[in-house]
Amino acid sequence: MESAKALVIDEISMISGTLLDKLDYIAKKMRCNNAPWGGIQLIVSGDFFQLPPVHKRRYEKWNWDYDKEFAFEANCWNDSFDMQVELTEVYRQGEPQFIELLQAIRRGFQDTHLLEILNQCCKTLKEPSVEIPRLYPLNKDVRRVNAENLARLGAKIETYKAFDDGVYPWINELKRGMAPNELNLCLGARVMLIKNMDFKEGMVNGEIGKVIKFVKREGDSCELPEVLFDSGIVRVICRETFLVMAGDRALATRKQIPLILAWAVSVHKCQGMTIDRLETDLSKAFGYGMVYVALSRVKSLDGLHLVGLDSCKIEAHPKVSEFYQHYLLNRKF
Ligand SMILES: Nc1ncnc2c1ncn2[C@@H]1O[C@H](COP(=O)(O)OP(=O)(O)OP(=O)(O)O)[C@@H](O)[C@H]1O
Repeated sequence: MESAKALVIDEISMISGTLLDKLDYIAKKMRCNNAPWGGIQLIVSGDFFQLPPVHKRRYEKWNWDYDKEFAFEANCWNDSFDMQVELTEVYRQGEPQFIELLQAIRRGFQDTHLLEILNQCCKTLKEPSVEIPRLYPLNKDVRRVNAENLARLGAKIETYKAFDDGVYPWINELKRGMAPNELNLCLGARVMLIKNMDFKEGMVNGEIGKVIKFVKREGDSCELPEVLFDSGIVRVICRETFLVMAGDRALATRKQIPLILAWAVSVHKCQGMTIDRLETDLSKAFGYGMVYVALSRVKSLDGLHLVGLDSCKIEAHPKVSEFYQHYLLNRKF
C-alpha cells in the first residue's frame, strides 16, 4: 500500500461504509498522509441496487457505526471522489422489453404489466439440464442440488479434505470462506474455480467446467482432477493455499483444491456473472436486490427459466433509491 498509486474496488455495493472508512484510515496511517486515502487514487464501480454488504457477525448489529451500511454512507465517501458517473447503457441484454422489465425490478417497482410478461415468458425446464446453472438464494439449497447431481452420476467419488494450519479466530475465517472443508468430486462433475490462478489465460474465479480425468502427479498422495473449462482450457487443478494475512505474516492457512461443485450456485456467488441460460427458484429470495441480481445475469428472456417469484420480494433499499435521486439532482458531469 505504501507504493500503490491507485486502488480499484469492484462490486462496491458489497462494501459497508464502516469498512470503507477503516480502509481510508489505514491508507492515511500507512502513508503518513492525511489526504483522502493517503493520496492513493480511488476508483470504485458497482450498483447499489444490487446485493448489499453481508454482515457475518451478529455483534456488528450493536456496533456504534452499524448504521453506515452502504459505502456511500462512509464519512470518507464525498472526499474520496472528484467525479461520480452513472453508466446507463445496458449491454448484457439486447431485448428492449427485457431491459425495461429489469430496470423496473432494479428500482423496486412491482409493475403488474411487466410482471405479467415475466410470468408468461418464464418456465421451468421439463428436464433439468446439467449444462444450465441453477441459482438459489440459500446455500443449503445449493449444497443439496449439487450433492444430488453428484450422486446421480454414480461415478467413484474422490474426496479432498482441507489441510488447515492456524488457530482461532483466524482459522475460522478460512472455514467460513469459499474453500470447502471437504470437496467431493467425480468424473463428469460440474465445477467452478474459486481462485484467480492466471488472469492472462482466463483462469479466474468463477470459471465453470467439468472434471474429465483424475491424474496422479509426483509428490501428491492422491489423484488430482483435470478440468475442461467451458472456455476450452484444460488444466490439472492442484491444491492452492488460502491465507489470512497480517502484513506479510500468515495467521492461518488452508490448502485445498480451488474448486466447488457448480450445477447450482448461490445468487451471492453469481453477482457479476453473465450467463446464457439459467434456471432459478426465487421462492426463498431475501433482502434487497436479490431478485434483480438473479434475473439480470441472463442475456435474454428466452434463456430464463424461473419459478417461485413473489412480487413482494422485488424491493429496493430506500437509502439506495434516495442516494441515486440525490445523485441525479446534484449531478455536475
Ligand atoms: N461496450 C460493450 N460492448 C459490448 N458488450 C459489452 C460492453 N460492455 C460490457 N459488455 C458485455 O456486457 C456484459 C456485462 O458486462 P460487465 O459484467 O462488465 O457489466 P457490469 O456493469 O459489471 O454488470 P453487473 O454489475 O451487473 O455484473 C458482459 O457480457 C460484457 O461482455
